[in-house]
Amino acid sequence: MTAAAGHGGPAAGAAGPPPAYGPGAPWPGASRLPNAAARLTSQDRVPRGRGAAQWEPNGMSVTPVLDLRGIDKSFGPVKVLHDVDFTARPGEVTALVGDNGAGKTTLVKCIGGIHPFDSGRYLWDGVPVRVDSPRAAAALGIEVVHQDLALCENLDIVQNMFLGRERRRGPVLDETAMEELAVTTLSALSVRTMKSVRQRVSALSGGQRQTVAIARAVLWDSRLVVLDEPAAALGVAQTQQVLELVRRLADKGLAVVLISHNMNDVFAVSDRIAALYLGRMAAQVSTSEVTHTQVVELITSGRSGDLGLPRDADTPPGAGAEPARGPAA
Ligand SMILES: Nc1ncnc2c1ncn2[C@@H]1O[C@H](COP(=O)(O)OP(=O)(O)OP(=O)(O)O)[C@@H](O)[C@H]1O
Repeated sequence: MTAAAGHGGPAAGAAGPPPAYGPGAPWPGASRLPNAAARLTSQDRVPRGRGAAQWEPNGMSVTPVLDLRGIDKSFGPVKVLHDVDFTARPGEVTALVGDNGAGKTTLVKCIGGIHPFDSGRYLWDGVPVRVDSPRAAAALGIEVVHQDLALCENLDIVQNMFLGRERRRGPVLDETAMEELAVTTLSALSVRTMKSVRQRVSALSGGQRQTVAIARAVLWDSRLVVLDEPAAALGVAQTQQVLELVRRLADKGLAVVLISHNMNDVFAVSDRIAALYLGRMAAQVSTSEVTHTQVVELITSGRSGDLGLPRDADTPPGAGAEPARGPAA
């Protein structure tokens, strides 16, 4: 079965309810999203850019789905995250940037329940929660797409998308239901580059693999998807496709966190930029309000003009993660 052929919903922008699948359709998990903005099709949303996506059509500010406050994390004597605040909102791409060793992956692992943090608050829809395992994160609707993608080469796209969470009808796998849901999900994300969902992953390009990993992440009632350098190993055309897919995720109401070292990608797709510097959140700003140069300065020195950490931040310039000052909380 092809991934997209033969699944045209109503024409984009047509009156009436959004199509069940095809461009403009919510993906299968979207019905769980509580926020009205989350259920809008991309045609309904305020056009992105200059901070527009942080507002719902009724003019109300979108509440962060994820709100981290004062997160500290040490590995033994090495303190990696210092008093980090971080938010992610539905309908927005938040780029998480920072130099090598700044703490991006560590922060993402705290978000995904892989690393317990030492102190700080983890708010989900404004409510304090405990996320102490990947299972707990998944239960909230958090999916992390790591750089290695964790796909099985010898399995096909459907098998990979449902790996470990297979659908069953009685004692047997419900291949038809899984295949249909895989097709629907890819189609709802306007993915048309896959010939068949029964292709083995070993036969896919880097961009197609990334697409499968992202589609797998949104299959499970996801509300927040974290993408760790999704375009790191891709060429120009495939990078463009993946960035468009990243944008579509947000336009369908997901909160998306994008780790990237590539400023062009960051500015092409993000609504906000969170810059980590030596384990501290230097600034979290609207993309429309900063320049490339300012973001590079935030990454390399922790401040730019009025933006960023105060000069007397107690982090030695040029240092990597600094030693913790006391026992982990
Ligand atoms: N499990 C660990 N044990 C000890 N130190 C760690 C561990 N994981 C990360 N670190 C340290 O934490 C610091 C931040 O690492 P992290 O991988 O979070 O940075 P990053 O911003 O993702 O970097 P990069 O862009 O290079 O991937 C580094 O100094 C790293 O050596």
